[in-house]
Amino acid sequence: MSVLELARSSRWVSRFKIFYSQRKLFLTSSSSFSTTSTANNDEGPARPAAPPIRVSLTESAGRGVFATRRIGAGDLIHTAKPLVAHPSLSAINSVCYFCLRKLKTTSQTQPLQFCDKNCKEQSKVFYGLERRANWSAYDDYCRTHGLKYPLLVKRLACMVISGVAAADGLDILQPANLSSIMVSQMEEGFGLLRSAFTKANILDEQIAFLTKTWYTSVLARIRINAFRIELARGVYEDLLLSAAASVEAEAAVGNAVYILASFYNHDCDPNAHILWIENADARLKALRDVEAGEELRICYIDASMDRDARQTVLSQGFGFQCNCLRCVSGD
Ligand SMILES: C[S@@+](CC[C@H](N)C(=O)[O-])C[C@H]1O[C@@H](n2cnc3c(N)ncnc32)[C@H](O)[C@@H]1O
Repeated sequence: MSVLELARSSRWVSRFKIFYSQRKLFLTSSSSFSTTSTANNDEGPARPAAPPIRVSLTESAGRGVFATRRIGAGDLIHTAKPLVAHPSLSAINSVCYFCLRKLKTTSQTQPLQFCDKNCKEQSKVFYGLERRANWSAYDDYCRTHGLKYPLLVKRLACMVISGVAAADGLDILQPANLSSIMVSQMEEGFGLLRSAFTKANILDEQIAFLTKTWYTSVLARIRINAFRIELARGVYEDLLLSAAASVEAEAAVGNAVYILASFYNHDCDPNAHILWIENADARLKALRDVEAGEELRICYIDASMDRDARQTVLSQGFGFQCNCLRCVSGD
C-alpha cells in the first residue's frame, strides 16, 4: 500500500480552530513545482520565486525537506504538478482523464473525457498512443486484484513511449523493499502491459525500456511515494477552511506521483500538509509557524489512530518505524 492520506483527527481540527480564532506544497525541473510569489526585476519578466525549502539529509529518515526561512502558519509553501497521475477506476468516468478535475457532465458514449482544451492538448501525444492499444485485460487485472498503481505505470509507459517522460524519471525517489513474492505477483501485470503494446504494433525499440526490472522498480517507487488524491470541496484558501476541506474531502479521484512532494517525511503531529482543491495540482501548506532550518513533515496516514495502529500502518505500508515525538511520547 502507499496511501499518503490526510489525517482527519479531531486533534487536527482543534489545532486549525485555534489558529483561526487567533486570526491567525533543485532536484527536478522548475516545471515540477511553482510558487505563488514571483521574483521580479527590471531585466525581464517576472519569474516564479524558488520555494522556501531545500532537500537535505536528515539524521534518521533519509532525505527530507527543510525550511530555508521562517514560514507562517497557513502559508502556502509551494504548489506541485504531478509527474504522473491517473484517475481511480471508480472515478474514471466522472473526472478529467488528465488532471482529475470533477467533470461537470458525464457521457456514456464517450467515457474518458478531459475537462478543457488545455488538458486535452497536454494529453494528446500519450493519449493518442494509449488509444491504439486494447487495455481491457490490463484494466480487468487491476480491477479484480483491487490494484491502482499499475494504472500509473501504464500511463507512465505511454508517456515514455510518446517522449513526454523519461524512463528513469522516478529513479530519484526512494523505492520500497519488495519481497520475492511481491515481485512475482507483479509479473502478470508486466506481461499484460507489454502484450497490450506489442498487440498494438508498438515497435520493439519503442518499448525497449519496458523490462520486468523497469516495471517492478517503478512500482516499488510508486508504492512508497504515490499520493491518493481527494479533492476538497470548493476553493479553500483560508486555513480553517482548508482543515474543513480535508475533513470533508470526497472519495479519492485518483493517484499521482510528484517529485518534490515525495521528499517530505512523515510525522504523526506534522507541521505541514498536502491538499488538493480542484485537480491533481497539489498544495503544500504550513500547519504552524516553522522556523528556518526546521524540517517540514506531513502526515502519511490517519493521525487519529492510536500509536500502535499508526506504527503498524507505517511499518506495513512504508517499511519504517516512526520515531516522531508523538510516537516516542507514547501518544
Ligand atoms: C515518501 S519517502 C520520504 C523521503 C525519503 N526520506 C527519501 O529519502 O526519499 C518515505 C520514506 O522516508 C522514510 N521516512 C519518512 N518518514 C519517516 C519517519 N518519520 N521515520 C523514519 N523514516 C521515515 C521512510 O524510509 C519512508 O519509507
